[in-house]
Amino acid sequence: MSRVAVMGTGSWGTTFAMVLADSGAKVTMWGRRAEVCAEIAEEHRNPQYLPGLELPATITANPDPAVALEGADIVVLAVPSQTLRTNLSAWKPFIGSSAVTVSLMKGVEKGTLRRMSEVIGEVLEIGPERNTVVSGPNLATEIAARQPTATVVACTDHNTAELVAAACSAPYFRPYTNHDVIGVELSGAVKNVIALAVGMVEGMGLGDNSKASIITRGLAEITRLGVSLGAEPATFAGLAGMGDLVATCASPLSRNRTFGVHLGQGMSVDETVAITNQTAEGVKSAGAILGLAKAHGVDMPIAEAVTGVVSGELPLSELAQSLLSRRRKSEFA
Ligand SMILES: NC(=O)C1=CN([C@@H]2O[C@H](COP(=O)(O)OP(=O)(O)OC[C@H]3O[C@@H](n4cnc5c(N)ncnc54)[C@H](O)[C@@H]3O)[C@@H](O)[C@H]2O)C=CC1
Ligand SMILES: O=C(CO)COP(=O)(O)O
Repeated sequence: MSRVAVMGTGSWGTTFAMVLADSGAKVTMWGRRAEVCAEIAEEHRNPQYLPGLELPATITANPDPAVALEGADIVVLAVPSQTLRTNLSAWKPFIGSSAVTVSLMKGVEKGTLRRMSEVIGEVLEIGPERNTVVSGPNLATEIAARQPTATVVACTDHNTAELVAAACSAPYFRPYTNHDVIGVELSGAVKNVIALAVGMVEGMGLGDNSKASIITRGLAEITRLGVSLGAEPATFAGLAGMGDLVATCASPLSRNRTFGVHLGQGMSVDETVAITNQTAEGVKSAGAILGLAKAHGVDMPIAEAVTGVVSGELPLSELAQSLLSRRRKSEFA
């Protein structure tokens, strides 16, 4: 039986802990708020993030990272991307020398432009054979209701990917393995930016043709960036690529899409931040993703437009025109 530490008691960390427990793993969670840990450990619920959900009674939780990480073979990281480096540096002394890491996070670090698995490798000084990423069409609220879905466990080492896939194979949760860490991870981060754009389109009252155009050209952007960074094109047609893009851009449950809807309806970024109590990673990662694209000479007009709107440099009323007035080109150039 795997002994798993889940670091983060937000909506995905908690739901993934349930998946692991339903798969037979022994799970201890860490959360920064003692009262949330107590609710999980003693009342088997986390009402702020997942109202109505009854968690498996086997899940424990503790606000002390040393306790949560003690003896863990698998360490799952589920905090907001921009906080990972600081948190992980503090947790490093308590992480076992042979533990496998799992990143659930879908962001890119501001400043360094690093993917989350790169931050993990750097901070913990571990090789790629112990460093995995789980990403796919995984809206936490649906999975918390034990609705069926699939996902991707990515690692350059097949045995490690298999180990993590076995630990999170529940009756309603089917993991596939993939060795393309870059492609899987970038897909998850960039789709959040595309979902922001789709939300803006929705909020402005535009229809499905506009949304489908953004989703499809968004996938073209994600693929272009990924391939230029060494990812495999096939990954972007898979669950972590198209699968997650479709789920996130279509679903009112998506925090990124919802954030975009509010902007499209005329709210400012600050007003939208004030009413958003969960993590919309695309808002903070958009600029870093654009930075990555620029550093590699990759054209990403949708990411550029979203970054412009979020930073206040592009008026929302000019979003559509900024994309439609570009020079005509071949679809697959
Ligand atoms: N919720 C979802 O449906 C999915 C989320 N993800 C990704 O999982 C990651 C975590 O997201 P969620 O759990 O959904 O977020 P959330 O907003 O539901 O929860 C975030 C958690 O991190 C904690 N937190 C906030 N700031 C912190 C800090 N400075 N240090 C330590 N902890 C802090 C919060 O208290 C909360 O427990 C994100 O990268 C997200 O993109 C991936 C797939 C699905
Ligand atoms: O990553 C997700 C679904 O796979 C969740 O998307 P949001 O963070 O936009 O809610």
